[in-house]
Amino acid sequence: GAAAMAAALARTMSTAAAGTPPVSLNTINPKVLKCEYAVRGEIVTHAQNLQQELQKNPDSLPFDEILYCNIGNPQSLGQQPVTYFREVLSLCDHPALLDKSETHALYSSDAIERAWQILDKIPGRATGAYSHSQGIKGLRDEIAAGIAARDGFHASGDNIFLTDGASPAVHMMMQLLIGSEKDGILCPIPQYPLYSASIALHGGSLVPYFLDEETGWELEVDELKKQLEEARSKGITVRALVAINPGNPTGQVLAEENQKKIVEFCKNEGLVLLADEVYQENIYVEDKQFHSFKKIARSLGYTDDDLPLVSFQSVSKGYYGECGKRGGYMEITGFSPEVREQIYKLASVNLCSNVSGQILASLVMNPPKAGDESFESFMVERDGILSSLARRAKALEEAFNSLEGITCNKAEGAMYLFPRLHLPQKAIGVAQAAGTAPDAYYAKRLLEATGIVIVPGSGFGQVPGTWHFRCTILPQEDKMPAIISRFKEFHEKFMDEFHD
Ligand SMILES: Cc1ncc(COP(=O)(O)O)c(CN[C@@H]2CONC2=O)c1O
Repeated sequence: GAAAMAAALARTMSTAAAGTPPVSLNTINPKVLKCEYAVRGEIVTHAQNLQQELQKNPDSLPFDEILYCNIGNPQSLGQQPVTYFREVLSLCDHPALLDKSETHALYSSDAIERAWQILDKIPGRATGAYSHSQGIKGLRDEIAAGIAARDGFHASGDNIFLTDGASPAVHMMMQLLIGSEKDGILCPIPQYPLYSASIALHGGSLVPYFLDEETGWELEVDELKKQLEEARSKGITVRALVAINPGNPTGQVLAEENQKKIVEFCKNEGLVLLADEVYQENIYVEDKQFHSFKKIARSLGYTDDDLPLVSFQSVSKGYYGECGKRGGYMEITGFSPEVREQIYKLASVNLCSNVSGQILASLVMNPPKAGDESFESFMVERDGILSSLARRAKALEEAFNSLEGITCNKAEGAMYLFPRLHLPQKAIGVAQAAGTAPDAYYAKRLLEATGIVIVPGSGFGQVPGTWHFRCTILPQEDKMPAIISRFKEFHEKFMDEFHD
């Protein structure tokens, strides 16, 4: 009413009198304005609005549900968590359960045993207390043992920093490495936009290196060299190189030879190698396997003194897909003690990561072994999920390649396909006249016709003049045929509407 109006007016007058403009886009940090994150960008917001419309009047749109294929969020699309992991987590969350006789009827004995082992690594078994800023030492040692078993090379718990997913670990490294826009970070194009967003937020420069779509998204070292020289000629000091393997959004698994060249390039150019390996358990092709960059570096004879290397892992992907639990780590090797101390200081500002995520990261890196009571059932769940992901990747890849105007590289790993759109000139013209990127225009039209949410390639970066989109391979298998037929119908109509 009038009183509220008067009070609001008085408040405005008082701030104006104080000379401080109210907070606005002109007053907030310009680095925040510059930052973008397309995985949950414009198209997704539009999809959420359509979803609300559907809830209000179900017959208002030419489809009855929104299918979110924009984000690698398996459990939001029906994937079930791994039983053993949840058994151990729930026991650690409520240790009193371990004193009840009924528990033995509900939980497997090896999960009970594992919960005791974990709780014994936590001072006072207090899973609700702040932990060490790098994470609980005993869990970090477990993770180091898992890394050593995976790679065949030593790993130390002192080099592990447990984080709330891999994202905050990436931000921490960008915060450490970037002091001004004169500091550059070599990033793959297409890239996962956490990197471009974090570099923007920290005021650095993204130095692109283009993955080669013709060779299945391999990266050529002379491309790295060319981009590095160009950056240096502009006065940029390149501090690090980001490698995402398996790749997001491109889904390739780097060939071992390619990885060796990347490690040698970083060694020779004095770059920190930032190895994003969150999809290390998502490999769908027989002719490729995951090699960590740590293993590649050590097998080339490089020790800590030769190469600063940071390896990122997460509980959000793989066959576990525990995105909401926020678990992960970075393994830091090859930094001087003084710099290590600065990284520790950064971690200490956030006190510690959440303890459930820490426990889950230690479980992911040390799952049940042959002979454990849960081993067989665990392997059935694990292999069931991974083989289903492989089938879905193949089905979508074949569907896209069957369409005129789309070519799609194989999804060797990760959780995405990144098809190339060969759009008619007319469609490109209409999109640009509407002020949107052609692939964003296509994605919007697809959403409005089918309810399917994809992310335009422009949200990941691409060779100028090429257009792509990213689609996850995550919708449950029983939904795949419907998605494919709805997509095909839309695409054929779209190509007819705009054929040159
Ligand atoms: C390559 C890569 N690195 C790091 C992350 C961060 O993961 P967490 O912080 O959960 O550990 C993701 C998440 N993938 C995003 C989220 O879903 N779809 C994507 O492209 C990713 O794809």
